[in-house]
Amino acid sequence: MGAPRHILAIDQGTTSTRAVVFDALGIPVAMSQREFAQHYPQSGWVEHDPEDIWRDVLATAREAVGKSGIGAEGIAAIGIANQRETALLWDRTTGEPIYRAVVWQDRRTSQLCAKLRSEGNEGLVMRRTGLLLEPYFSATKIAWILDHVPDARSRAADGMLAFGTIDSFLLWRLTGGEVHATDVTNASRTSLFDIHAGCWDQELCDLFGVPMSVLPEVHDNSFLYGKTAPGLFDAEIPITGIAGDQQAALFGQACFSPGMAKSTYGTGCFMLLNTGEEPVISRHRLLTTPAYRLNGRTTYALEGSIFVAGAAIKWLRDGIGVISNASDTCDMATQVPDSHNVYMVPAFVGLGAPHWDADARGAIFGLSLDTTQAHLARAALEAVGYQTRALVFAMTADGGSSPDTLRLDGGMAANEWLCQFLADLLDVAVERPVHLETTALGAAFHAGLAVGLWSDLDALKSIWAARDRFMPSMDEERRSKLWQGWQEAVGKTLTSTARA
Ligand SMILES: Nc1ncnc2c1ncn2[C@@H]1O[C@H](COP(=O)(O)OP(=O)(O)O)[C@@H](O)[C@H]1O
Ligand SMILES: O=P(O)(O)OC[C@H](O)CO
Repeated sequence: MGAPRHILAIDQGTTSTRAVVFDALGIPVAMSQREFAQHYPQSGWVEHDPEDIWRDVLATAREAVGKSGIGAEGIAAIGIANQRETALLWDRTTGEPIYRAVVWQDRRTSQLCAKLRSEGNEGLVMRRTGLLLEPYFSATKIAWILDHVPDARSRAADGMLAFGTIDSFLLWRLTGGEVHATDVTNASRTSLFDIHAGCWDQELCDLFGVPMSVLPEVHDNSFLYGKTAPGLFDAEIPITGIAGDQQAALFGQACFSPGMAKSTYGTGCFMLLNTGEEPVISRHRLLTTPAYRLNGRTTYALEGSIFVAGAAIKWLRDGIGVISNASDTCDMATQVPDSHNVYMVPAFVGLGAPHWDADARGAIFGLSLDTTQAHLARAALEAVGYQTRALVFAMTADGGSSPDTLRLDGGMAANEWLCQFLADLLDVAVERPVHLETTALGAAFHAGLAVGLWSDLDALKSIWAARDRFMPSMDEERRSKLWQGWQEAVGKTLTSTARA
């Protein structure tokens, strides 16, 4: 048997876990996926059980390898992409989490963030981390766990606890507790990492009350992190790629040149624009974030983060039973000529970029007695378009020009109606790749680069191909009218804590 030429990618997302086996042409040859439970203990709180996540990662990974028919010895390396910012702490001896994972959408620390902002700390945080001082990021979530689990602070001081984003926790478990590490893209979303110096920052750790003793080592995205512990798979597999899922999607979309952008529509929506090797500081409340670091050299991105995209569709399905399947929304949106002036502002967990209003909550405007389920479904999809348009405006203002093409991916990108609406509303060409598992592919690319399956970015570029291209066909008058209605609706949901 020759050298192994497949990569196993794990994409641990907010609502589901996928494992995909890719061949050397970047073609997915086997896949397994599982949805897992979301816990909402209070309004604005979102938690995951880390044991659910670990169980699903192992099950999907084993299943995908099994389905591929090549066996663990045919896997050259593992790459991990993960929901970012979600924070957990575990005991270094037992490997057991001390509390559920506090999810990126969770807003329980919004008051603490408001207090830290009122004390004038946001400038420091923005300069060092490229982020705003927001409950979205990990630092205040870590502090909350340390403050609310009995003895956690003293155990952390004694070096007994480890913090990790989901990648780090999975790496710990996959290596049998041998490796406590993360990559630069995940580290950069904690609010504790200096994105210019490329290291944890003592001053920020002091500000947020996070002891440095709990933090993992930070490495390039493409790096030999460790090997799977004996017994997990039929062979020991090196883990050589890690990236936060949104950065992984940018990489999987082969957006390697400045000016290239992608937008991923999963639970939330995250648009990233490659800005090259110099970090661009936003003047419009976008985030500055490392896109990838290879051989010690960082490429940066501007990011617009929207907290609710597919989550609104999930709410229509699981929360109020308006639809049976997420994909129903495509036909429903087509059944009606417009949303009948219904606007849904899906601020279920506050609003992200560019408003950053952690206290806003969702609202539906324009309901009348002849509003139908189809109008609600259409309004939920349209809300994704409006929120994306706000990001494009902010990026254009920051970068000087809007991207002429936007590459789409994520679960919602399967929705044809949404793709066309995005092209119409943004007035840009929208492309969908041949394989929509772009996040997993990005993780696979990182892992494959480290083991020499692919030589360089040019080799990866030649793998990417568009399957569909949606061209704008809406007239400007209609576009402006729709946009005006949205702005009025958003204006009514913003609270006094929104950033003007
Ligand atoms: N055809 C579709 N139309 C609209 N929304 C969809 C469709 N398919 C999936 N979704 C939504 O996309 C989300 C799942 O996408 P995924 O990329 O798996 O998310 P995540 O990685 O955040 O778990 C769910 O919120 C689901 O409601
Ligand atoms: O799991 P997703 O695809 O919703 O992505 C979540 C993001 O990483 C949160 O920042």
